[in-house]
Amino acid sequence: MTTMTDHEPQGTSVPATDAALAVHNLWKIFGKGGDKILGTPDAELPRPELKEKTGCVVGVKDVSFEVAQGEVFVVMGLSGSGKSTLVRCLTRLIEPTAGEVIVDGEDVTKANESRLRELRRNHASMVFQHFGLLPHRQVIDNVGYGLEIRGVPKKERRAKAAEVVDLVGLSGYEFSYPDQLSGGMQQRVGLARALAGDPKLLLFDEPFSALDPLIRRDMQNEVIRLHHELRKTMVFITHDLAEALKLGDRILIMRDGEVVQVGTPDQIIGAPADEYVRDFTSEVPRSHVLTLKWVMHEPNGDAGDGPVLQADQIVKDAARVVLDHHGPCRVMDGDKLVGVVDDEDILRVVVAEEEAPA
Ligand SMILES: Nc1ncnc2c1ncn2[C@@H]1O[C@H](COP(=O)(O)OP(=O)(O)OP(=O)(O)O)[C@@H](O)[C@H]1O
Repeated sequence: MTTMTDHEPQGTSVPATDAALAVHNLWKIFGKGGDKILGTPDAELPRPELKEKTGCVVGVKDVSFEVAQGEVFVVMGLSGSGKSTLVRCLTRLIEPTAGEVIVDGEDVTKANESRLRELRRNHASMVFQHFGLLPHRQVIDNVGYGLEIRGVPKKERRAKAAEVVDLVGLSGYEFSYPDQLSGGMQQRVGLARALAGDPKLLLFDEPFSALDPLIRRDMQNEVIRLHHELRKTMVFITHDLAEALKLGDRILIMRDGEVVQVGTPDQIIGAPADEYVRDFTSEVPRSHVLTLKWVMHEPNGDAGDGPVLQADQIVKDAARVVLDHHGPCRVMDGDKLVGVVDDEDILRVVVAEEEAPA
């Protein structure tokens, strides 16, 4: 029996008009004379060879992607893959060697110093792993710091700061100092500080990596909640695949500075671009990520009048209905029949999980 995964499109780009962020052919080559390497065969050398030959390191190599308004876009890769360099190039905390970064229609790489400061304050706020809170300021004034720099009057910035402090669940701690707060709470202050300026784009550079697993989970849920509430466009950097799958509408996987794959979580798990992606996604429970469109089969005249399920339902969530119904269930995309799914389709996914390497 053939499944219907072969025709699955990869979600690599969004219509240009919808893009909150568009990155085109971005390069960062660290080291003296890095810009001279661009466009030469040396740029294609593996990292160790290039380093040996020129002393330069390619941090980001010809990366292009687009992020839609309101999307949570995760950049995922192992240590050294170039994630931090990439996210820092977006606001030129690291100066790119070449390429375009378009935020809300404006090319950040062309901005002068004062415009760049404005873009960082008003358009793209960053949440870092190390919170960078000012130790002698209370929570409320840490959160309002960016507004203060912008010249917002005290009363107004305190009101705005109080609003976002409440939003991130820190009401009651407005007048605490950072060292009186746990790591998770400090990261909430970092989040509130990023939100205070009402930026269009929120950039997260491994914000939860230093937190305990349980607090980390809480913070991930907090990001999901805030996203539902505010619908801000987010770019989230992580080396943790589970975090990427939990948060990302789409995930970009990097290796050695390059893009290996861009796709929705189910595309990454269902159709890994190469052995590298297949390898590190191999332990993910597929039924928790794949949707029915990955496991259904062609109707072949057996659509019947069984229960109706939607193609974008996660297999795990649909499994009970399918297993309880003796016979095929119809899979719809809206009101169009696109396939059928039966016990065997569901069990094949679950058995594959059982057989995955431990
Ligand atoms: N200032 C620098 N000078 C030279 N090489 C650098 C510099 N910063 C980063 N690199 C190199 O660029 C590559 C990408 O590094 P980057 O920190 O972006 O990776 P990463 O995926 O964020 O890793 P990690 O999760 O460990 O932070 C690495 O080989 C790194 O050694």
